[in-house]
Amino acid sequence: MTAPAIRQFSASSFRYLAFIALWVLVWWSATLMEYQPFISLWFPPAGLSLAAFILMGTRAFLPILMASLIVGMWMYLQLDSALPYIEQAYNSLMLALSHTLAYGIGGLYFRQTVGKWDIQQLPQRILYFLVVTMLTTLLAAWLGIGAFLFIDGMDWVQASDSWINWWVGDLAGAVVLTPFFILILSRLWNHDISWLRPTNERRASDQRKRPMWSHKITLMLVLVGLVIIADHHYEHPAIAYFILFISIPQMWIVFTERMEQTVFSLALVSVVIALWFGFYGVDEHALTYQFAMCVVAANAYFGLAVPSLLNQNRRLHHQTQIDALTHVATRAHFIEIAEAKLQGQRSNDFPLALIVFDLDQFKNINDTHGHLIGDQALIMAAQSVRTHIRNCDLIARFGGDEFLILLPEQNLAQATTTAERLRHSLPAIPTPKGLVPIKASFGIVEIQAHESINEALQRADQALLEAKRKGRDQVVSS
Ligand SMILES: Nc1nc2c(ncn2[C@@H]2O[C@H](COP(=O)(O)OP(=O)(O)OP(=O)(O)O)[C@@H](O)[C@H]2O)c(=O)[nH]1
Repeated sequence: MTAPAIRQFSASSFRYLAFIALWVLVWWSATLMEYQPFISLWFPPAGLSLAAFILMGTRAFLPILMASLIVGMWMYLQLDSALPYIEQAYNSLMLALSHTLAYGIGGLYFRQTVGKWDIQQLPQRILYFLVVTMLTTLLAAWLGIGAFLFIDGMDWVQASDSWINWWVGDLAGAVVLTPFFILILSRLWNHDISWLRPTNERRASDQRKRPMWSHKITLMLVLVGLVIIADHHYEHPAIAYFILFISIPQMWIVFTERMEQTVFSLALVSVVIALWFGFYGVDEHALTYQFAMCVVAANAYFGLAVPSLLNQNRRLHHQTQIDALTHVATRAHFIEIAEAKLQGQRSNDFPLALIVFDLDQFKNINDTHGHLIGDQALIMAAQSVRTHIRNCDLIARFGGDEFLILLPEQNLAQATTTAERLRHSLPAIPTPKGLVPIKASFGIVEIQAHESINEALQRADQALLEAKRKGRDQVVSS
């Protein structure tokens, strides 16, 4: 082995050992929150295993198998089991395999498929994550129960009693903690998680002050404390459902803080709920709390997608209204505005004029000087017209080298004067062969009371064709 290869080998061995230690530590920390003997210990590692498979791929298999094997043996040690060591090791291996296989299948499948998706599709990715996590944790529960049946650690009655609890416990852990562990592991080992991040995150929230963030977290924790204390004292089955109200401060965090804070607050609240459970030793409403945490977390993740969806929506809306090349209105936007103006003009009995103009011999400019200069001519012509019309007028690109202008409160004579002024003000475009004047032909109509915008457009187009027929570079009204 060469020196760099040895260095790389020892770096990755260290990484695996550190990961095994982290996994065992997470599992051990769950003993502080244990509210259902042994079963509830596996909910934090469920999130860690899924996160590791998603981030590290197949490389996570061995360390997770090793870590879950270690805790399996540890559980036997705690139980003071009379089973021979070899049997303890075999049974632990079966349990470790069931956990590793289930999270491996789910995590690797998610990793393989989500990487191929368009970065814009955050809501779909969230939905996909939730579905994959539900199925993965169901598989983990079934394989785990299967392993227990196989090693005679459970009978069929116990199995049919406990698979739902196992599933919901793992589901809560995986839904709430997987994004949290993905963040932690990606920081530790420099993994790219841009696919996880909502696009166009609000910059303002980056600069938000920390104190407000701690207020929001405190509010959530106080709410959790109040609900669990009330649940403990009154023991009414409805009280546990009040935990769902934490979704209000959680949504406050989602909409005002960064993604990291959302993920962190969910992890913190789920751990605090589990700690309170451990503290009071109550477990009759554990399922309610776990379901509630899944719902709150799913809500929060979808909430994360809302700002990027709004931005995307705004961008698309802008694209439908503003022509990308010339930055004047699009035809669709023009028609929309013109319809509204027409209504207004009719009720107030003011005139409304419409101009259609088309650049002359524009194809020649493209053919002689290239399309980039052609584009420049379109931009300059549009901008020149824009600076020579009133604020209440509207210019739009109809398509190609044809433009529309709406002139509220102008009759045919006034619009003709405006068009003549615009025709004379068209600029010349600089080219390597010198300045090339931009010329255009204009067709003008005054929209009649009985006319629709489309009918007026057709008349203006006829006037424009007439201007072209008459030799171009002129104004024809109809
Ligand atoms: N550079 C550039 N050219 C465009 C664009 N859209 C359309 N064109 C070109 O614009 C030209 C339009 O030509 P026409 O209006 O049919 O004819 P013309 O050469 O202007 O002649 P007349 O209109 O009869 O004076 C075509 O050659 C199109 O390829 C664009 O966005 N950029």
